[in-house]
Amino acid sequence: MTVAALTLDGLGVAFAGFKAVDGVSIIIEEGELRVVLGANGAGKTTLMDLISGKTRNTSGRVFLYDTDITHWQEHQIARAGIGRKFQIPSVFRELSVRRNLEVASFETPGVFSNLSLRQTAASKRRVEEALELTGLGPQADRLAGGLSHGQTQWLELGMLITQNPKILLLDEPTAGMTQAETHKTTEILNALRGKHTIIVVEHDMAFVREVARRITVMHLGQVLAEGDIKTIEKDERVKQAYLGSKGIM
Ligand SMILES: Nc1ncnc2c1ncn2[C@@H]1O[C@H](COP(=O)(O)OP(=O)(O)OP(=O)(O)O)[C@@H](O)[C@H]1O
Repeated sequence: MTVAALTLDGLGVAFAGFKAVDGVSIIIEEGELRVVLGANGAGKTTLMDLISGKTRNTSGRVFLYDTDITHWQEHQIARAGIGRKFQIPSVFRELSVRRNLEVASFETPGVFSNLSLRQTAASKRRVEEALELTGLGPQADRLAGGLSHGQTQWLELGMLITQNPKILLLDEPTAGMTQAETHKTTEILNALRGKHTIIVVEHDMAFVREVARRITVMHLGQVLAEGDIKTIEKDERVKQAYLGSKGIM
């Protein structure tokens, strides 16, 4: 039996009357990896902002499993298990890779208290798993500030994973990556598939083809189409929506 991990029910926000997200209804199943596609300005980032509580909605509701989290504060939503990775990484450059993961893995909030806390067995295990998953084991004792762009992105992903989130929101995780780094990122996400529920906003079609089973296409703040990659690529409305942008290729 499938379980809905995240339910968006008619979700929307208007900025001075402009509907950036307009009546979006999506059900994401537990363990699913959902890709959200759309041309520039389609409303993808704003949708992530609404789910994570960064932006307050003006209509609709958001459920995490059976819990209505629509009006929760951003930090409450994060603590309830919705983790978000932004395009710009927020790693501690002057700490080692391992220490970054350790700090992220502690359950007590607050960076300064975390730095002085002793690690539990569970958090140690999560750090080791994150090193393994991201392939950063050989870099564990290096300062995070010395990592490449791709490695920094993987470290931040690893930091999120150590918090064992129920839902992972990833905003263009392959932005600025080389082809090899993009491929490695697909491997990481495929390894996470089924263990976490993941929503990825992404433009890179090579990446989308490698990871996506189900895709939601947004246009002008609304859901334009939903389905597997073949269905989406054939959809005339999707082709139209991408005309004038860099296109779906
Ligand atoms: N705080 C805001 N105030 C006013 N308009 C906003 C605000 N945030 C977003 N918008 C507008 O809402 C629309 C959707 O923006 P959004 O950033 O969500 O699109 P996107 O699909 O993520 O685009 P991109 O792929 O370029 O990141 C855009 O027209 C944008 O200008």
